[in-house]
Amino acid sequence: MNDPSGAVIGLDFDGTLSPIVPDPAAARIHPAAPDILAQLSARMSAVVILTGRPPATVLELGPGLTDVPGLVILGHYGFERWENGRISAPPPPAGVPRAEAELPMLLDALGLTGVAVEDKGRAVAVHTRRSPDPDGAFEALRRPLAALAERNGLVVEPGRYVLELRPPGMDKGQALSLFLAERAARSVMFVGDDLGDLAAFDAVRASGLPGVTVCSGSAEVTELAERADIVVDGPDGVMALLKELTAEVRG
Ligand SMILES: O=P(O)(O)OC[C@H]1O[C@H](O[C@H]2O[C@H](CO)[C@@H](O)[C@H](O)[C@H]2O)[C@H](O)[C@@H](O)[C@@H]1O
Repeated sequence: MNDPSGAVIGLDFDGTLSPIVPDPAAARIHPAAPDILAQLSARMSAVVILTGRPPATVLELGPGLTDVPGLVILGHYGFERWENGRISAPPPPAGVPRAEAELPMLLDALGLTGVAVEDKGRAVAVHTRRSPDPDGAFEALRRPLAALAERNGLVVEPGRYVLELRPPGMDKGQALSLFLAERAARSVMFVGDDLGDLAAFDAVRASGLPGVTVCSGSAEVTELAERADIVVDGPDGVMALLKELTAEVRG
């Protein structure tokens, strides 16, 4: 890499920095990640985590992240920002608690078992990974959740065995574009694993900067691999790639 001090490295959290596990609350950052990110952050323009999780949750699941100098976490697809120990966010949308209140009845009516609801504050996620039929439950939920989201001024963000009801008006692509402009980036790399990361891939292309898109590959999501410049094998592969990058920029 010729000009690391102008480079922005954007990373998704779940499935990229943190291996996928059945229970979202049990996820933990890859043990190698905080140290590698600290090394990159010292040499690059910025390292930014772009995630559907709230930044506060990312810090709980990735305790070493507070030691990464200059790290920025853009959570809730860019609505919330953590930087220098502080979180900034607009007021939470009123539609989320209303939609969440309707969920138990909706799940009952569909006769679904093992479906878990994750209250994320400014969004609510419905997970089917631990249901007896994860794909069937996911498909059965698509339309009723789309209707529930619409009634409450929300949109549905589909992911790996998860359908999230969240406010419209921001996505990882917009968040990344704004961040690149803010930092006057001269190059960009983005690493992701899920459908919500496609918008960030588009933002890399639209930026007109020298850019690389990386897919943290899995059997669960194929669309991203088809659109990526580089495909690596899950979070272990991401760590190996980032380690190579640190060696390269150390010279
Ligand atoms: O943008 P991300 O950082 O990738 O967050 C997307 C969603 O990730 C989480 O769910 C995913 O990871 C869980 C833990 O490994 C897994 O159990 C689940 O099946 C995955 O979809 C998180 O729970 C969601 O809130 C995020 O929106």
